[in-house]
Order: sequence, then structure tokens, then C-alpha cells
Amino acid sequence: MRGRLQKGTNLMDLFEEESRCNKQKLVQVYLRLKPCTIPSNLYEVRGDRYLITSLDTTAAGNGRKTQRPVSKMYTFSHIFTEAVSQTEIFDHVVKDNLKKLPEGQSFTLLTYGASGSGKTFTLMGNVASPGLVPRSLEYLFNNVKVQMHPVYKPAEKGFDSLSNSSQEYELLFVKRLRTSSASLRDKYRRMSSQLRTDLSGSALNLSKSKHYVWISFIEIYNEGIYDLLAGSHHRAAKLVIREDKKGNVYVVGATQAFVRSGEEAYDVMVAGKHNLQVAATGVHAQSSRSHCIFTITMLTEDDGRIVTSCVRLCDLAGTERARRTRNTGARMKESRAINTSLHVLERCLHSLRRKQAVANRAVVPYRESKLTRLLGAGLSGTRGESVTVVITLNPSPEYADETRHVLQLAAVAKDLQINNTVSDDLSSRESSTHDLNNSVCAELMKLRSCNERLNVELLQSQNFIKKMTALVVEKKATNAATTRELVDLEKESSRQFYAPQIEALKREIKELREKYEEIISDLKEKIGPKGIKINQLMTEIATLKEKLTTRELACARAEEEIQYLRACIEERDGIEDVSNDYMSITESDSDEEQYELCNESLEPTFKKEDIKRTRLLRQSLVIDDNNETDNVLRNWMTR
Ligand SMILES: Nc1ncnc2c1ncn2[C@@H]1O[C@H](COP(=O)(O)OP(=O)(O)OP(=O)(O)O)[C@@H](O)[C@H]1O
Repeated sequence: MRGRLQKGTNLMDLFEEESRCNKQKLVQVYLRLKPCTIPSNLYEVRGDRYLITSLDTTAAGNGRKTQRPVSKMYTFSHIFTEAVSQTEIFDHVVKDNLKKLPEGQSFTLLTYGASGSGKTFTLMGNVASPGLVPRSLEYLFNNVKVQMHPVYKPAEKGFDSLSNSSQEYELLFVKRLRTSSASLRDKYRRMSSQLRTDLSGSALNLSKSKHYVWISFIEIYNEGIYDLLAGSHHRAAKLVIREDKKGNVYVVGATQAFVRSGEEAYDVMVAGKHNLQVAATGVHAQSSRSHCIFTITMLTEDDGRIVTSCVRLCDLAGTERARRTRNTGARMKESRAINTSLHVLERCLHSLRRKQAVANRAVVPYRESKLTRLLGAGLSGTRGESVTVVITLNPSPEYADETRHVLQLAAVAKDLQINNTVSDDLSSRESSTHDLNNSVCAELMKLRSCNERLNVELLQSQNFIKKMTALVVEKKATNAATTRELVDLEKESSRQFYAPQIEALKREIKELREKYEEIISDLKEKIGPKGIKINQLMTEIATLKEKLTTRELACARAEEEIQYLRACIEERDGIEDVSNDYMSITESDSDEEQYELCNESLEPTFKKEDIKRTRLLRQSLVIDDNNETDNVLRNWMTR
């Protein structure tokens, strides 16, 4: 499933869950990311199922094409990130399917991705990390009772019983094949201890049945099918595809090798791999130039009944951009053939999806390439095969262009249903013309069942919408409650946060107050007697001030008197030396003596009262500072 990036993956999960319930089993599409040293922000893995890409997309506007980054979300059955081991991938992707093999349930696994993204690594691996092929072999041979003589051999119509001489021939043939790959043979032995550790504890427990295991290995190169087990001249003869009336597709004449152990099977496969056309390209030095399909066929004999099933492990050649590979000549031709067959695969998947979605009779173009002809029956679901696609992705930004194409195909494959009831056109195309009435009736029946299915889907969708609406309402209510709680919490937390600070401040203030009160009382104690003295001095100062004021008033009065006397003296024109005479008047002189003295020197108008007044004046001035008074008088006299 692919869609624009949306918020709320929970809703997405719910929706997916709902769709899963509505649909039948889907093609399993896994994503494996290759470890990458260059950091890239083009891809983001969310959870273990969602990939968000920010790849450039061409947009046409105003007559011009522009590149702009678009976020897209792709859903996978599971995403294996860079750190995930081969063991985990085997356990997740292959193991359960192998368990169903003896029951007649076939399984096809495709690795698909850009060149150099890790398809071959995922299938074959290396000595340190064996891939899905050696693991599948080890798992099978460790868990089933494999027969040592090839009594039954897979054939077009199911199986053939072999004569003793034929059995001998088959055993010899495998021995010969193994000799041809002797130089490459010890690889499995080096891997096997690792494999045994990884696979320990897993058992199929099928001791009652007898199993005959055969393997075949073919490649599709430049739209020709070749037998990789046919020796070094395998390209000399092309194989042909045959299809029976039931829609089963066979490669006629493909070598089947009878194997009795994982090691034997692996050696045969290595011999075949040696024949693979591997050539250097600009992208990947060991690039696969063909699609190759490794098939393990198992004939299970149980109570005289033979059941045939197979595991097909397909390593598809990588999509290639001619611009980047810089291929020319033969390489260019190979590249074109690879891209064409992959393009047909993509179209087939698209048509199948449409066909399954609307139950129509659209023709799926399986026949347009050898690859789709061979895989078609499995993908269409008519044979009840389980199909798994492992998309390998190199997150390095330079592979972004190829990756976008790969993801498009992955998105389509993810939506395909398998084991569905929609009839496939493989057989219908071969069948003779239908009776019109029958076909109309069949069409009507189909339409009715389709209608019923749609009604059910409608009901389910309505239920889903109801559930969603209820969920939204619930979420809104929860949100409101949460907001209220948050506000309360904020208040509470701020109160709790400041309360201790306020308490601390109050305590501090109290302590300071007590401290300063102590200091003040200490000071008061210390300045106690001095304080009383100061108070006394202040009182004295006040008394002195009062006295001064009184003296000032007296002075003022005296001045007035003096003014008056002066005026009187000035009136006595002609009288001289008054001042000297007057100065001779002393305190000791009696009023009479003074009067006499005055009489002698002054005009008769200078009255006795004046003398008295002058004396009074003198007295008032002489308080405690005679000198000052004298000075005042002296000043007055000398004026
Ligand atoms: N998950 C991985 N971990 C470690 N190494 C890897 C991984 N995937 C790929 N490689 C390494 O990257 C290189 C290319 O990988 P591989 O040969 O599997 O690419 P491919 O997709 O099969 O390419 P082509 O389609 O061109 O054959 C190999 O050297 C392989 O060991």
C-alpha cells in the first residue's frame, strides 16, 4: 500500500488491520536495507513496517518540468534494517513456508532491487553470513527424512517412477556435477557449522513420510531460458516453456538433480552458478546479467500418495539506468532485456491488482516476458502458492532514481491477494469459445457475488467509519481532559515550586528583624547615659537660646533707646564734650551727683529722667557680659 505521508500512524495501523480482515492473504513484501556508509536523509523507517521517502519527483507546471522532493509512505510486511542478520531474515521470511512444503504448499521468493543493492547477498550470502539458499537447504535436510534413491522424479504430469538403472544414472549425474565444482566445494562445509548453530532447535517432525528432493537451476538471459546444470555449454540450447490446460507452467527439459544432503544440493547449485553470466558493469563489478531461478522440488510419499511441492528462489537481475551503467553493445542489450522483463512484471502486477480489485476479466500480460510466464501462476494466486518478494534497497543517494522504480513495483505487489477466487486468464485465454448464455449467467453470478462482497465491504467500511468517529470523539474528550489536567498541574506545580521559596524568604525576614532588633537594643544600652546627657544638653541649649532671644530683644530695645538719646543729643546744638562728660558718669555716682554733673555740662533741657533711663539701659545690658555691654555703649558713644 502506498500513500501520501499522513500524520497519526495509529489510524493507519487500524485501517490496515481492517483491510487485512477484509481481504484475503496478501503477497508478502519485505524490505531489506543495505548497510550504507554515506548518511542519507532520503529514507526514514518508522516502526518495522513503514518507509518514508523524500525522493525527487518530476512535476509538470507552466509548460515546464521541475524536480521537487515529495514525501511518500510505503508499507511493507516487515522492514529489515541494516543491522538485521541473515538468520533473522530466514526465520521471518522463509522458515514457516518451508514447514508447509511437505503438505504440498509451494513457495516462491523473489529478490528485487537496483543493481548492487544486495539481492544475491540475501539469497547466497557468504561464508560468514550464509544466505537464504544454503539456510533453506540445511533446514530441509536437517528436518525431513530424505530418501537415498531417486525412486520418483518430478515430471510434467506430476512425477515419474524411475527404474533402477535410471536411478543409478541420476546418482552418477550428480556425482559428476559435484566433481565439476570441486574447486568451489568446501564453501558449504565452511558454512555448515555456522548454519547448524543458527538452525538448531527447529524441527519439522515428519518422520513418517518419505521425501525425494530434486533441484533445478535455470537462468533467463536476453529473454532466453537456459539450463545452468547443463554444463559449460548450457547456452547452446534454449529451453521452452509449456503450459497445461490447468495453467501449470513448466520449463521443458530443465535438468533435475537428485540430492540427499544440504551439502550435495549446495555443490550442485555452485556448479550451476559457475555457469551464470556474470560481467562487470559501471555500477557493480559482479553484476548478475540474468534472472536466475533455483528450484527445490520435493516429492512427498505418504501412504502411497505422492505430493509435489516446490520452493522457487529467484534472484532477479537489478534494474539499471543506462545513464549510470554506461553500458554499450552486448551489455546494453542485456540491460534492455532485464529492464523490459522487469517492466512487464510491473505491468502484470498492476493488471492483477486491478483485476483483483474490481473482479474484471482484464488480461494480465504474463506472456510478454519469460519471467512473468514462469512466475505468473504463482502471482495470480490460482495455484495456491505463497509468494514473497524481498526488496533490497541501497540507501545511498546515488541510487535514488533506481530505488524509486523499485518501490513503485513493491507498492503494487503489496496489494496483491493470493489464494483468491478470481479466475486467471492464463487458462481462459487457451480455452475455446464460451457458450454465450453460460458466460452471461456466469457473469451475472459474478456480479451478484461481487455486489454482495461490495455490500459487505460497505458495511465494514461504515462500521470502520463509526469506530473512527467514536475514536475521534473519545480522543477529543481525552484531549480536553488532558488539557485541563495540564493547566491544573501547571498551577499546582508553580505553587509547589514557589511556596518553599516564599517560606524561606519569610524566615529570612524574621531572622533579620530579630537580628536588627538585638543590635538596636544593644546600641540603646550602650548609648543610654550619653543619651540622657544629650537630652540635658539639648534642654540647656534651649534655655540658652531663650536667653539669647531675650538679650536680642533687650538689645533691640536698647538700640531704640540709644536712637532716641542720640536724637536728643543732636538737638542740643552747641553743646560740646557731652560725651566726655557723660562718660565720667559712673555707676558709683548717685543720681544727684550725676544730675549735678550733668547740669554742669549739659543744657537744662537734659532732664534727670534721661539719666535714669540711661542707667536702666546699662543695667539691662549688663547681664553676664559687661564687656559686651560696654562695647555696645562705647560704640554708641563714639558714633
Ligand atoms: N546486507 C548486506 N550486508 C553486507 N553486504 C552486503 C549487503 N547487501 C549487499 N552487500 C554487498 O554489496 C555487494 C553487492 O551485493 P549483491 O551482489 O548482492 O548485489 P545485487 O543486488 O545482486 O546486484 P546485481 O543485480 O548487479 O547482481 C556485495 O559485495 C555484497 O557482499
